[in-house]
Amino acid sequence: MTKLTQFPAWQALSQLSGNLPHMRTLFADNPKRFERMSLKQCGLFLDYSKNRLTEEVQQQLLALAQEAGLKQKITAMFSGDIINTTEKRAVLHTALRAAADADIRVDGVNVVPEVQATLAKMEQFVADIHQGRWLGYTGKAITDVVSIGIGGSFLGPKIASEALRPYWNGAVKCHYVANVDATSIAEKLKKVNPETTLFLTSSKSFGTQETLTNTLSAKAWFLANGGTQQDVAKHFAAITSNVAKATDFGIDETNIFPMWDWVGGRYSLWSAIGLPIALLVGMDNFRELLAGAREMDQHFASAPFKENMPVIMGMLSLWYNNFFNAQSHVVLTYDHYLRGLPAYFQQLDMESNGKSAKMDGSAVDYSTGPVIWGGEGTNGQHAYHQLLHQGTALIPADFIMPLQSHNPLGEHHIQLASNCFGQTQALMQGRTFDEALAELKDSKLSDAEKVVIAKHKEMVGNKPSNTILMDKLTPKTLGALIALYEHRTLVQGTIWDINSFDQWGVELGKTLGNDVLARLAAEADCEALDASSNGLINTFRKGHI
Ligand SMILES: O=P(O)(O)OC[C@H]1O[C@](O)(CO)[C@@H](O)[C@@H]1O
Repeated sequence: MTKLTQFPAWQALSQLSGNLPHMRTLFADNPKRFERMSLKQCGLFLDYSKNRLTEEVQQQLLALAQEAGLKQKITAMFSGDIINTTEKRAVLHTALRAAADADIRVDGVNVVPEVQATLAKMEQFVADIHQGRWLGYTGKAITDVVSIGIGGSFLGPKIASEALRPYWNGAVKCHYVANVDATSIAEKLKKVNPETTLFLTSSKSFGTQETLTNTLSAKAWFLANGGTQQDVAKHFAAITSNVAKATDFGIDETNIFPMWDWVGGRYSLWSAIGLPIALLVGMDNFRELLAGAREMDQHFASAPFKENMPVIMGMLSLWYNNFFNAQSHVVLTYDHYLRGLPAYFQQLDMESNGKSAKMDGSAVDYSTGPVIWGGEGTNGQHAYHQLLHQGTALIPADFIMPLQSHNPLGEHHIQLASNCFGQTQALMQGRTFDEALAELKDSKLSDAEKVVIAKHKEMVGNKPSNTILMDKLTPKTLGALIALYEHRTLVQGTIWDINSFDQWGVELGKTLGNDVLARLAAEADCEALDASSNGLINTFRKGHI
């Protein structure tokens, strides 16, 4: 297997990265740059012209994708091949949103019928709740759903629900519990009535400590506030691939929605894990979310790389990560409903590509997944944009903004858009010393002071950004947007020759945490642990510092 850094395209890119014109020059040299480096697909518009990108660089990036076998990996994923090799699993979150008549096989069996049957079960469940047919133990309809889950079993539903707030039909309220910190569930239980509350335990493994502890506490609260053991079936349901553990736990089997091992947690909101979304926005809108993702799947699987949105975005981010030592990538959502999306993309990408072993187990000798972070615009402009503009780190940025607001009000949206576009312009063009000095010409500063201040105001610019627009934030455009980032993650993981679909790195912390828990529970001494862990545990035992 040729090493990534030995590919001809990698070598060419290494050469090119050292002598590129400033983006100001690239724009000046080609008035058609915006038209040439923008793309409209699946209800999304991508402007990638504000990048350190020439025609030759783009050709070499796409050549690198070819040389690294990206086309083969895409085909393998959609075909249900075992590409999650360390867990011997297929990777088929795409099957969750495939057309009802698709034929996608795992171990020779078409999985689409079961996916469709689960969607039908979800539809019935949502209808029963919305139309008041599902009654609690005192005969009242359900008013509140408490969704208990963590990681991919929490963040996807929560962020997508938040993003689709304009589509909530008001039938039920939804509360999310994830952290094992009792405050999380205690604060939610203060808001709900045991007679009209349904608990949804979302856990692919049904073995995650936080989720099990929270579900046990929810059950104890229910039994202590009027419910009885035989009423549990009316107030507890589960989404899991481990039906046996869920039924052992006391969840009625008819209230269990299946998950499959070929769906990774951070890729699972399209499955019954997305029930909270469907309960809030209705099943028709949930199917629209699936439809948007399906369109992006079809685009990703069929479009030539030079017109392929996930490929272009994945390769551009890799360009900065591996050839400009950019250690992080920022996602800036210029829409309040999308304020949680950066955290979702953070989990999606960092739990997928935060790896340092190649597929064959050998160590990588190049950077892999960057830190993904971000937040909502314009708030970030008053927080971390200073560093983006004048810091020493190169941090490529994605700006995401709907053209139409769900809440048109006076000048708000035109100001939001102006800020979004102004920021990408400032990052790209910067401000030269001469420009800064000229701005000071009428100031009362001395000439010497003007020079110093101008140096402080100087900004090199040439800071790359992508801008993603959509007409409006709808279930369909949200589905396409999330699928875009899922596939962007696959693109990068493939080039880096890592497994984007396991997460061995989270196991050790859990194991050591359980060891500490056992020592604390047994009042066992911890002298055998490192002095810090031993000291911290003893301090916890004392209960004061
Ligand atoms: O759905 P489960 O099995 O409770 O796992 C919850 C989360 O924990 C992880 O396994 C590790 O963070 C995630 O991949 C997963 O989404």
